[in-house]
Amino acid sequence: MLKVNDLSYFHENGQGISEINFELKTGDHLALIGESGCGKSTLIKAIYGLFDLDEGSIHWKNDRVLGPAHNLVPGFPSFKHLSQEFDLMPFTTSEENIQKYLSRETPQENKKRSDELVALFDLEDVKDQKVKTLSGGQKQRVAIAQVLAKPPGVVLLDEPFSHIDQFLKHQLRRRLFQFLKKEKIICIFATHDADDVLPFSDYTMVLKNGKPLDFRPTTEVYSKPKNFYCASLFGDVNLLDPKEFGLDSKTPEIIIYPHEIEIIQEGDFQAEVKSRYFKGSNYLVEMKYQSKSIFAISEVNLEKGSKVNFQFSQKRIYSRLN
Ligand SMILES: Nc1ncnc2c1ncn2[C@@H]1O[C@H](COP(=O)(O)OP(=O)(O)OP(=O)(O)O)[C@@H](O)[C@H]1O
Repeated sequence: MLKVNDLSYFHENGQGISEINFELKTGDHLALIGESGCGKSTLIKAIYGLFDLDEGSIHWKNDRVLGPAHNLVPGFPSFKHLSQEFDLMPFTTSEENIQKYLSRETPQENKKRSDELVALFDLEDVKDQKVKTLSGGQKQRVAIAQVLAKPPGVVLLDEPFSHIDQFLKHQLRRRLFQFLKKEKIICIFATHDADDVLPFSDYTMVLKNGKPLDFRPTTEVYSKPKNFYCASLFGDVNLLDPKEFGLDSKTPEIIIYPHEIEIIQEGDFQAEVKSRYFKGSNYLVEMKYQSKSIFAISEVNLEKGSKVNFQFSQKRIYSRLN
């Protein structure tokens, strides 16, 4: 069990994180999301034990995670940290880097483990290549393999796919999170991509100005967002006055995702198509309703300037009306 109690840490310039509380069980995945500079990397580094906390504590099983004032080697030994800089040894091969944290007493076992990770992260072609000659995406994959080679209790991944192209990313991400579940490793990862968060995290923490705005199961953070900022981290979103649309809601404003608005032949409200954005399987449509912009999803490419009708999918937004 990982327990973070009332953690605060401030850099010398006064920027930092505070009021951080959460617990994770073996194998849980937590996504940290929030605008740039909200404190995701600072929190990841603090949990890893790179800072002497101003307040609060971090406990892993029966141990307390302490900062550099208490340790010669930075970082808590049962944890691994993938930083945005990767921290690889440039003049040794990918394979040697992956084996860095493995015990040297069992070379066959080490080889078996690194072969498994080389295959998992598609590194066969570059395993004998020196790290300094690899591309950014290849280095990032070696760095992920390295932090997982000797299974940590907790792995802290700071934007783990930031250098990896779309072509590989989807498959790699599925493989990584399946592997972490199989090995029952707690994973805390910082990301800007909703596609990392929704399918792969059990819990989500939303940070703003160094403070948590939300920490709940990811399904709840998404389906009952605390506010517009939290919902916006998942993509385009509408903030509407429910009374204006005849919705019986206790809140003065309601958050509605574009896919919760149905564009139909005969509908309650009429709007004009302002813009549409091709998304592959559908279009994001920006409609003008009275003086407001409203975003909806359309299966077909609606003509700019055309009049459309829309209504709300009451079933989908029901949980937010109360
Ligand atoms: N070593 C440092 N010294 C002083 N200020 C710092 C340091 N590291 C981060 N900060 C500041 O702390 C705040 C949080 O930074 P942090 O890197 O944790 O944000 P982040 O959410 O990870 O951002 P991004 O998504 O851009 O990576 C920012 O205002 C940043 O400028």
